[in-house]
Amino acid sequence: MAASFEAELPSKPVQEIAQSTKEVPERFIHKNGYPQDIHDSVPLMDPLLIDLSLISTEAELQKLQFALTSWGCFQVINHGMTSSFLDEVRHVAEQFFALPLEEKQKLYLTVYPEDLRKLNFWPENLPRFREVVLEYVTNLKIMLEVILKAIARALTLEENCFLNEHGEATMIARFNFYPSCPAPQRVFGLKPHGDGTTITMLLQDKEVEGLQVLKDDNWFRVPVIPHAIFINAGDLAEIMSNGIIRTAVHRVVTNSERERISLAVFCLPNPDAETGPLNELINADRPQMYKKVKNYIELFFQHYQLGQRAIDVAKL
Ligand SMILES: O=C(O)CCC(=O)C(=O)O
Ligand SMILES: [Fe+2]
Repeated sequence: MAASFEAELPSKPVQEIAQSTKEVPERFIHKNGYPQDIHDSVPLMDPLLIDLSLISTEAELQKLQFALTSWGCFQVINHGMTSSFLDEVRHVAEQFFALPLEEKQKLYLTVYPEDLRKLNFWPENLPRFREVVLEYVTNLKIMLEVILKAIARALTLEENCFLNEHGEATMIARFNFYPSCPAPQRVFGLKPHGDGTTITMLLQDKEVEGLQVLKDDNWFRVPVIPHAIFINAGDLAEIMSNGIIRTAVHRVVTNSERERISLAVFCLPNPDAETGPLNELINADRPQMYKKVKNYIELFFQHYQLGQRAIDVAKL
Protein backbone atom coordinates (compact mmCIF):
# COMPACT_ATOMS: atom_id res chain seq x y z
CA MET A 1 0.00 0.00 0.00
CA ALA A 2 3.01 2.29 0.15
CA ALA A 3 3.32 4.72 -2.71
CA SER A 4 5.83 3.24 -5.10
CA PHE A 5 7.55 4.84 -8.11
CA GLU A 6 5.43 7.45 -9.85
CA ALA A 7 3.65 5.17 -12.28
CA GLU A 8 2.11 3.31 -9.40
CA LEU A 9 0.86 6.22 -7.34
CA PRO A 10 -2.80 5.86 -6.50
CA SER A 11 -4.92 8.94 -7.16
CA LYS A 12 -4.83 9.85 -3.49
CA PRO A 13 -1.78 8.97 -1.40
CA VAL A 14 -2.37 6.14 1.00
CA GLN A 15 -1.29 8.24 3.95
CA GLU A 16 -4.20 10.64 3.25
CA ILE A 17 -6.67 7.79 2.78
CA ALA A 18 -5.66 6.24 6.07
CA GLN A 19 -6.17 9.55 7.82
CA SER A 20 -9.66 10.06 6.39
CA THR A 21 -11.27 6.62 6.74
CA LYS A 22 -11.09 3.34 8.58
CA GLU A 23 -12.59 1.47 5.60
CA VAL A 24 -10.03 -0.12 3.31
CA PRO A 25 -10.76 0.81 -0.32
CA GLU A 26 -11.47 -2.22 -2.48
CA ARG A 27 -8.38 -1.76 -4.69
CA PHE A 28 -6.07 -2.39 -1.74
CA ILE A 29 -7.61 -5.76 -0.88
CA HIS A 30 -5.34 -8.46 -2.14
CA LYS A 31 -7.22 -10.75 -4.52
CA ASN A 32 -5.10 -13.88 -4.58
CA GLY A 33 -5.80 -15.54 -1.28
CA TYR A 34 -3.80 -13.44 1.11
CA PRO A 35 -3.01 -15.79 3.99
CA GLN A 36 -4.68 -15.04 7.31
CA ASP A 37 -1.66 -15.97 9.32
CA ILE A 38 0.83 -13.51 7.89
CA HIS A 39 2.27 -12.38 11.17
CA ASP A 40 2.34 -15.01 13.85
CA SER A 41 3.22 -18.12 11.96
CA VAL A 42 5.91 -16.58 9.76
CA PRO A 43 9.30 -17.51 11.22
CA LEU A 44 12.02 -14.99 11.82
CA MET A 45 14.98 -15.41 9.48
CA ASP A 46 18.58 -15.53 10.59
CA PRO A 47 19.82 -11.91 10.51
CA LEU A 48 22.66 -12.79 8.10
CA LEU A 49 24.88 -10.07 9.52
CA ILE A 50 27.88 -8.99 7.50
CA ASP A 51 30.48 -6.94 9.33
CA LEU A 52 31.76 -4.39 6.80
CA SER A 53 34.82 -3.66 8.90
CA LEU A 54 35.89 -7.29 8.38
CA ILE A 55 34.77 -7.59 4.80
CA SER A 56 38.16 -8.54 3.42
CA THR A 57 38.43 -11.57 5.66
CA GLU A 58 37.75 -15.03 4.33
CA ALA A 59 35.15 -15.72 7.03
CA GLU A 60 33.06 -12.67 6.17
CA LEU A 61 33.30 -13.32 2.43
CA GLN A 62 32.03 -16.85 3.00
CA LYS A 63 29.05 -15.56 4.95
CA LEU A 64 28.39 -13.12 2.14
CA GLN A 65 28.58 -15.86 -0.44
CA PHE A 66 26.07 -17.94 1.50
CA ALA A 67 23.72 -14.98 1.95
CA LEU A 68 23.83 -14.04 -1.74
CA THR A 69 23.36 -17.50 -3.16
CA SER A 70 20.77 -18.84 -0.76
CA TRP A 71 18.79 -15.77 0.35
CA GLY A 72 19.72 -12.86 -1.93
CA CYS A 73 19.89 -10.56 1.07
CA PHE A 74 21.85 -9.72 4.21
CA GLN A 75 22.25 -6.94 6.77
CA VAL A 76 25.43 -4.88 7.11
CA ILE A 77 26.81 -3.65 10.40
CA ASN A 78 29.93 -1.63 11.21
CA HIS A 79 29.32 0.36 8.05
CA GLY A 80 30.74 3.53 9.53
CA MET A 81 27.45 5.32 10.25
CA THR A 82 26.59 5.79 13.90
CA SER A 83 23.26 4.74 15.37
CA SER A 84 22.48 8.33 16.24
CA PHE A 85 23.06 9.39 12.63
CA LEU A 86 20.71 6.62 11.40
CA ASP A 87 18.13 7.87 13.89
CA GLU A 88 18.51 11.32 12.44
CA VAL A 89 17.82 9.93 8.95
CA ARG A 90 14.68 8.26 10.34
CA HIS A 91 13.74 11.50 12.01
CA VAL A 92 13.86 13.54 8.79
CA ALA A 93 11.82 10.79 7.11
CA GLU A 94 9.17 11.16 9.81
CA GLN A 95 9.20 14.92 9.43
CA PHE A 96 8.86 14.50 5.70
CA PHE A 97 5.68 12.46 6.09
CA ALA A 98 4.25 15.10 8.37
CA LEU A 99 4.48 17.72 5.60
CA PRO A 100 1.48 19.01 3.67
CA LEU A 101 0.55 16.94 0.65
CA GLU A 102 1.86 19.29 -2.09
CA GLU A 103 5.40 19.05 -0.77
CA LYS A 104 5.35 15.25 -0.64
CA GLN A 105 3.90 14.79 -4.09
CA LYS A 106 6.95 16.43 -5.56
CA LEU A 107 9.24 13.87 -4.07
CA TYR A 108 11.00 11.04 -5.83
CA LEU A 109 14.67 11.60 -5.34
CA THR A 110 17.39 10.72 -7.79
CA VAL A 111 20.49 11.19 -5.68
CA TYR A 112 23.17 9.93 -8.12
CA PRO A 113 24.45 10.88 -10.62
CA GLU A 114 24.75 14.24 -8.94
CA ASP A 115 23.79 16.25 -12.02
CA LEU A 116 20.37 14.57 -11.98
CA ARG A 117 19.65 15.71 -8.41
CA LYS A 118 16.79 18.12 -8.73
CA LEU A 119 17.39 19.85 -5.45
CA ASN A 120 14.69 22.41 -6.19
CA PHE A 121 12.13 19.60 -5.79
CA TRP A 122 13.41 18.56 -2.39
CA PRO A 123 11.31 19.66 0.56
CA GLU A 124 12.30 23.17 1.50
CA ASN A 125 10.59 23.52 4.82
CA LEU A 126 12.60 20.89 6.63
CA PRO A 127 15.82 22.51 7.77
CA ARG A 128 17.95 19.37 8.10
CA PHE A 129 16.39 17.27 5.34
CA ARG A 130 18.86 17.98 2.52
CA GLU A 131 21.91 17.86 4.67
CA VAL A 132 21.02 14.60 6.38
CA VAL A 133 19.79 12.82 3.26
CA LEU A 134 22.84 13.95 1.28
CA GLU A 135 25.20 12.78 3.99
CA TYR A 136 23.36 9.47 4.16
CA VAL A 137 23.48 8.82 0.41
CA THR A 138 27.13 9.90 0.21
CA ASN A 139 27.87 7.14 2.69
CA LEU A 140 25.74 4.67 0.74
CA LYS A 141 27.54 5.50 -2.50
CA ILE A 142 30.83 4.52 -0.90
CA MET A 143 29.20 1.45 0.63
CA LEU A 144 27.87 0.41 -2.79
CA GLU A 145 31.42 0.18 -4.13
CA VAL A 146 32.61 -1.72 -1.09
CA ILE A 147 29.72 -4.15 -1.43
CA LEU A 148 30.10 -4.65 -5.19
CA LYS A 149 33.78 -5.43 -4.68
CA ALA A 150 32.97 -7.80 -1.83
CA ILE A 151 30.33 -9.55 -3.95
CA ALA A 152 32.94 -10.16 -6.64
CA ARG A 153 35.38 -11.56 -4.11
CA ALA A 154 32.70 -13.66 -2.45
CA LEU A 155 32.14 -15.31 -5.85
CA THR A 156 35.95 -15.73 -6.15
CA LEU A 157 36.22 -13.21 -8.97
CA GLU A 158 38.55 -10.28 -9.54
CA GLU A 159 37.26 -7.56 -7.23
CA ASN A 160 36.40 -4.93 -9.84
CA CYS A 161 34.39 -7.07 -12.23
CA PHE A 162 30.92 -6.26 -10.85
CA LEU A 163 31.86 -2.64 -10.39
CA ASN A 164 33.07 -2.36 -14.01
CA GLU A 165 29.96 -4.04 -15.41
CA HIS A 166 27.84 -1.76 -13.26
CA GLY A 167 29.46 1.48 -14.45
CA GLU A 168 28.37 4.78 -12.97
CA ALA A 169 25.64 4.13 -10.46
CA THR A 170 22.21 5.65 -10.53
CA MET A 171 20.81 5.83 -7.01
CA ILE A 172 17.21 6.67 -6.25
CA ALA A 173 15.89 7.25 -2.75
CA ARG A 174 12.31 6.50 -1.85
CA PHE A 175 10.65 7.10 1.47
CA ASN A 176 7.99 4.49 2.28
CA PHE A 177 5.15 5.14 4.67
CA TYR A 178 2.84 2.33 5.76
CA PRO A 179 -0.10 3.51 7.86
CA SER A 180 -1.47 1.15 10.48
CA CYS A 181 -4.13 -0.81 8.68
CA PRO A 182 -7.55 -1.93 9.92
CA ALA A 183 -7.40 -5.13 7.84
CA PRO A 184 -3.78 -6.36 7.97
CA GLN A 185 -4.80 -9.91 7.06
CA ARG A 186 -6.06 -8.71 3.72
CA VAL A 187 -3.81 -5.78 2.79
CA PHE A 188 -0.15 -5.78 1.86
CA GLY A 189 2.09 -2.81 2.57
CA LEU A 190 3.90 -3.81 -0.61
CA LYS A 191 2.91 -6.88 -2.62
CA PRO A 192 5.53 -9.59 -3.24
CA HIS A 193 8.17 -8.34 -5.67
CA GLY A 194 11.84 -8.49 -6.55
CA ASP A 195 13.52 -5.11 -7.05
CA GLY A 196 14.69 -4.00 -10.51
CA THR A 197 18.02 -2.99 -9.03
CA THR A 198 21.52 -4.34 -8.64
CA ILE A 199 21.11 -3.98 -4.92
CA THR A 200 18.70 -2.04 -2.73
CA MET A 201 19.84 -0.56 0.58
CA LEU A 202 17.07 -0.28 3.11
CA LEU A 203 16.92 1.59 6.38
CA GLN A 204 14.14 -0.12 8.26
CA ASP A 205 11.88 1.37 10.87
CA LYS A 206 13.64 1.14 14.19
CA GLU A 207 10.78 -0.58 15.99
CA VAL A 208 8.10 -1.80 13.63
CA GLU A 209 8.66 -5.02 11.70
CA GLY A 210 6.96 -5.63 8.38
CA LEU A 211 9.44 -6.80 5.77
CA GLN A 212 9.41 -10.48 4.80
CA VAL A 213 11.59 -12.44 2.38
CA LEU A 214 10.74 -15.51 0.33
CA LYS A 215 13.11 -18.47 0.41
CA ASP A 216 12.29 -21.82 -1.19
CA ASP A 217 8.59 -20.92 -1.31
CA ASN A 218 8.43 -20.00 2.39
CA TRP A 219 8.15 -16.52 3.86
CA PHE A 220 10.44 -15.31 6.64
CA ARG A 221 10.27 -12.15 8.74
CA VAL A 222 13.30 -9.89 8.47
CA PRO A 223 14.47 -8.97 11.97
CA VAL A 224 14.67 -5.30 12.87
CA ILE A 225 18.27 -4.47 13.72
CA PRO A 226 18.26 -0.72 14.34
CA HIS A 227 21.92 -0.07 13.54
CA ALA A 228 22.05 -2.30 10.43
CA ILE A 229 21.27 -1.58 6.79
CA PHE A 230 19.32 -4.32 5.03
CA ILE A 231 20.67 -5.11 1.56
CA ASN A 232 18.72 -7.09 -0.98
CA ALA A 233 19.96 -8.26 -4.35
CA GLY A 234 17.74 -7.25 -7.26
CA ASP A 235 17.21 -8.63 -10.76
CA LEU A 236 20.36 -6.98 -12.13
CA ALA A 237 22.57 -8.78 -9.61
CA GLU A 238 20.94 -12.02 -10.71
CA ILE A 239 21.57 -11.14 -14.37
CA MET A 240 25.19 -10.00 -13.86
CA SER A 241 25.99 -13.10 -11.82
CA ASN A 242 24.41 -15.31 -14.49
CA GLY A 243 21.94 -16.63 -11.94
CA ILE A 244 24.36 -17.39 -9.10
CA ILE A 245 22.90 -14.61 -6.98
CA ARG A 246 19.16 -14.92 -6.52
CA THR A 247 16.93 -11.86 -6.43
CA ALA A 248 15.36 -11.70 -2.98
CA VAL A 249 11.59 -11.68 -3.49
CA HIS A 250 10.10 -9.71 -0.61
CA ARG A 251 6.86 -8.16 0.61
CA VAL A 252 5.77 -5.80 3.34
CA VAL A 253 2.88 -6.68 5.62
CA THR A 254 0.84 -4.17 7.57
CA ASN A 255 -0.36 -4.24 11.14
CA SER A 256 -3.33 -2.71 12.89
CA GLU A 257 -1.35 -1.06 15.67
CA ARG A 258 1.45 1.02 14.31
CA GLU A 259 2.57 2.87 11.24
CA ARG A 260 5.93 2.07 9.74
CA ILE A 261 8.50 4.11 7.83
CA SER A 262 11.43 2.93 5.75
CA LEU A 263 13.92 4.51 3.37
CA ALA A 264 14.91 2.47 0.34
CA VAL A 265 17.85 3.48 -1.85
CA PHE A 266 17.75 1.71 -5.20
CA CYS A 267 21.14 1.20 -6.89
CA LEU A 268 21.12 0.72 -10.65
CA PRO A 269 23.67 0.69 -13.45
CA ASN A 270 23.81 3.52 -15.95
CA PRO A 271 20.52 3.12 -17.87
CA ASP A 272 22.18 3.84 -21.22
CA ALA A 273 24.75 1.07 -20.89
CA GLU A 274 24.17 -2.60 -21.56
CA THR A 275 24.34 -4.85 -18.53
CA GLY A 276 24.67 -8.59 -18.84
CA PRO A 277 26.09 -11.73 -17.29
CA LEU A 278 29.80 -11.45 -16.50
CA ASN A 279 31.96 -13.40 -18.94
CA GLU A 280 33.79 -14.89 -15.95
CA LEU A 281 30.54 -16.60 -14.92
CA ILE A 282 29.68 -18.10 -18.30
CA ASN A 283 31.16 -21.49 -19.11
CA ALA A 284 30.27 -24.94 -20.41
CA ASP A 285 28.65 -25.94 -17.12
CA ARG A 286 26.83 -22.66 -16.77
CA PRO A 287 25.87 -21.29 -20.19
CA GLN A 288 24.67 -17.72 -20.46
CA MET A 289 21.21 -17.62 -18.84
CA TYR A 290 20.19 -14.00 -19.43
CA LYS A 291 20.26 -11.51 -22.29
CA LYS A 292 22.04 -8.22 -21.94
CA VAL A 293 19.60 -5.55 -20.85
CA LYS A 294 19.49 -1.78 -21.19
CA ASN A 295 17.34 0.66 -19.22
CA TYR A 296 16.08 -2.27 -17.20
CA ILE A 297 14.04 -0.12 -14.83
CA GLU A 298 11.64 0.75 -17.64
CA LEU A 299 11.14 -2.92 -18.50
CA PHE A 300 10.76 -3.59 -14.80
CA PHE A 301 7.89 -1.17 -14.30
CA GLN A 302 6.07 -2.21 -17.45
CA HIS A 303 5.94 -5.72 -16.03
CA TYR A 304 5.34 -4.69 -12.44
CA GLN A 305 2.11 -3.00 -13.49
CA LEU A 306 0.92 -6.27 -15.01
CA GLY A 307 1.89 -8.32 -11.97
CA GLN A 308 4.71 -9.97 -13.95
CA ARG A 309 8.45 -10.16 -13.48
CA ALA A 310 10.78 -8.47 -15.96
CA ILE A 311 13.54 -10.97 -15.20
CA ASP A 312 11.48 -13.65 -16.96
CA VAL A 313 11.80 -11.66 -20.19
CA ALA A 314 15.55 -11.34 -19.72
CA LYS A 315 15.97 -15.11 -19.41
CA LEU A 316 17.36 -16.93 -22.45
O1 LIG B 1 9.71 -0.96 3.42
C1 LIG B 1 10.34 -2.00 3.30
O2 LIG B 1 10.68 -2.67 4.26
C2 LIG B 1 10.67 -2.54 1.92
C3 LIG B 1 10.53 -1.55 0.82
C4 LIG B 1 10.68 -2.17 -0.53
O3 LIG B 1 10.68 -3.35 -0.72
C5 LIG B 1 10.81 -1.28 -1.71
O4 LIG B 1 10.69 -0.05 -1.54
O5 LIG B 1 11.01 -1.81 -2.83
FE1 LIG C 1 11.47 -3.81 -2.69
